[in-house]
Formats: sequence, C-alpha cells, structure tokens
Amino acid sequence: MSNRSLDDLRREIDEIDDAIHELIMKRADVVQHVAAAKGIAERNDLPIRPAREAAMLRRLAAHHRDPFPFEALARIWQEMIAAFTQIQNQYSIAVYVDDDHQSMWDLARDQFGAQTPITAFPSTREALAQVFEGRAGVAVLPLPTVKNMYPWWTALAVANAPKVISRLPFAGVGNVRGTPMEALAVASIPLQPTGRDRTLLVIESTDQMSHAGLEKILKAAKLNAVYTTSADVEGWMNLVELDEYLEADDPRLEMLEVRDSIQRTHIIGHYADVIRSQDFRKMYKK
Ligand SMILES: C=C(O[C@@H]1C=C(C(=O)O)C=C[C@H]1O)C(=O)O
Repeated sequence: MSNRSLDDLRREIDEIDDAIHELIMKRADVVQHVAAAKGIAERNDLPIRPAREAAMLRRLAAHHRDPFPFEALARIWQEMIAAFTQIQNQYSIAVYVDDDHQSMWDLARDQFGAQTPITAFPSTREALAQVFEGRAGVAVLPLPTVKNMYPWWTALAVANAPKVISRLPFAGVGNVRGTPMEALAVASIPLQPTGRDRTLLVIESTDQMSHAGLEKILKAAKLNAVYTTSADVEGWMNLVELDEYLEADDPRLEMLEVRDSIQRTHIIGHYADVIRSQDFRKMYKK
C-alpha cells in the first residue's frame, strides 16, 4: 500500500488530467485537417468512418488493463470520436423510439455523442425518411430480430439507398431505458472492411422460401448465413446476415441470381462485428 498523502495523490491526478486535456486539444488540431484529407466538401457529407472507429476500439481493447472497465473507456472514446466527427462536419441523428423501444435513444446517444442533435420519431418509416431526404445524417433503428416488427430494412433494397453502417452497441451493453436491445445505424457513407465484418443481403424471391432452404442455396454458393428473416412486402424479401464482408461484384452473388426462385439480390449494408462484453475479458491482459 502506498503511504502517500491525499494531497500528494491529488496533485498527481491533476498532472495526469492536464496531460490528457492537452492531448485532446492536440488531437483536435490534427482532426481539423482530416475532413479535407478525406474529401468532406458538401454540407451533407458525413464524416463518420465506422471501420476506422472499430479498428481503433479493437486496438484499445487488446491493449487494455484492469481495473478501469473497458466498457467505460470505450464510452469515453465514442464520446470523443463523436465530437471529433462534429468538428469535421455537423450532422444529426433520427432515432425510432416508442414505449417498447426506449433503449434506442440511449444507444444512439452513446454511439453518436451527447452533443450531437438527436430527434425521436414514432415509426421506423419516419426515422428512415429523414436520412433518405437528407434531413438527418444517420437513422438508428431496431435490429430486425423482433417478431412481427415492421420490416424497415426492405426500404433499403433500392438503388442509391443509404446503407446499414454499424450495429449498436459496438463495445458492451450499458444502462438503457426499458428493455436492452440492439440497433442498426443507417447512413450514406463509404464503407470499408475491417477484417471481422458482417454483410446484410436482401434476396428477393418469387415465392416464400424456408430459411433452411435459403441457407442451403447460400451454402452452395459458399456463403454462410448467421441470421435470416423474411417479409412479404409486394413480393417476398429475405434478409440474410452473412459472416463476411461481401463486395457487390462478388461472383457468388451471380450464382444466387441464376436460381429461378431468386429474382434479385441487394447488399443493404456492412458492419464491423461488435465487441461483446465477454470478449473484452478474453482480449485484454489483466
Ligand atoms: C478522424 C476521422 O474521422 C472520424 C473521427 C475519428 C476519430 O476521432 O478518431 C475516427 C473515424 C471517423 O469516424 C477519421 O476518419 O480518421
């Protein structure tokens, strides 16, 4: 045990705080040049780059030591990154919130920061419309796993639609209002693989297809589905989550499209696989 006095310890904490503060201001000086370097020019150009953020957080997780909780460190970084993106260009968030989906607001704020404007909408359609019409940069919507929930993802299966860019929470579940849930963020930005990614593929089929049948067809094309859900919206739409980053020109997609039962396929987004709380423990040295 240290026998240093409280005054002495607090003096050292003040020095550390000054160093952290100085470094954050120095980071801001560097970030001010990033917008130009990555070609942010228009009012609606979004500065968010989820692949880079995922790589940064995974690197921190691998380097982390107890006793400071990694979830808390990740939250500090997400707040910081959010503020650094706002320095590059301002944007706002549209989030779907109702009585059964109160946690969506908390997920949106933890990911995009307490200073980023967020507006709640009572339907997924209205939240998504904000992004389609350029009134918000990002929409935050429930992960499509809830039974019978309106299949908002079908709206992304059209040319030039915004795409799914990330899955929330990215680095551990925190306290949220209501039932804890996961969400997807939707926006128009350039996406990149991170080495551990998921792809969301919409497959339009002529008839209803069983999930087992669909997964068999995917397997024959050397694609591995980790989740499948379907909706009947003026024709059958099947949402498949693949355990890799699939590019739009991948020849395996053509293998699917030659099937009589399959009319079209659309990649509606990619996201970096999230770091789950149980994984932090394995990742970081104690
Ligand atoms: C600084 C950048 O812009 C954003 C802010 C980041 C940061 O603060 O580190 C990281 C990724 C982007 O979401 C970047 O793209 O490198």
